[in-house]
Amino acid sequence: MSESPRVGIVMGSTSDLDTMRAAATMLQELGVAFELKVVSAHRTPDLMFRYASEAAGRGLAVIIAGAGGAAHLPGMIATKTNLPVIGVPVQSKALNGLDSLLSIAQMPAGVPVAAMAIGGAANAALFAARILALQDAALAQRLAERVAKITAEVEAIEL
Ligand SMILES: Nc1c(C(=O)O)ncn1[C@@H]1O[C@H](COP(=O)(O)O)[C@@H](O)[C@H]1O
Repeated sequence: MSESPRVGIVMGSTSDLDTMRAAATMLQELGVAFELKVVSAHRTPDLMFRYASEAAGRGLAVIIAGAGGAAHLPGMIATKTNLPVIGVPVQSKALNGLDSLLSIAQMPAGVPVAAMAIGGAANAALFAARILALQDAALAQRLAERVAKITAEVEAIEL
């Protein structure tokens, strides 16, 4: 996208991409400019620190962070920026993502992260869009139209 990104989508590993792609697809559908990067609190702590510290200054408004297992990435990003951070627990092999979910949800008081469901990348994008829509009437309209379309589709079901 040529427009400067408003949402940063980051993930701990390229192995998270299958899950996190849903966030990118949703933001694309909604016409929200985003960027997609691999950043890890464990493997690239200096990059993580820099990414989070510089995010607001670069014009990002929301960060979506996906990680699996000991999913410290969303919480650690939230320590270095005051932007809203939305965490996506990526399903892990050993514990099916329960480890990821609890690592993201159980933040200490004072450092908030909005925890989505396991694999909830699309909802993370919708949540980010709702935050942006507070100051973007056209986006609010697109979100409302999306909801109206889904409602009409469900109401039209005849069994
Ligand atoms: N949880 C984290 C962090 C982090 O929290 O900083 N960095 C990588 N990872 C996770 O390790 C899992 C396995 O990664 P590999 O597939 O690369 O071994 C991934 O789900 C990733 O999010």
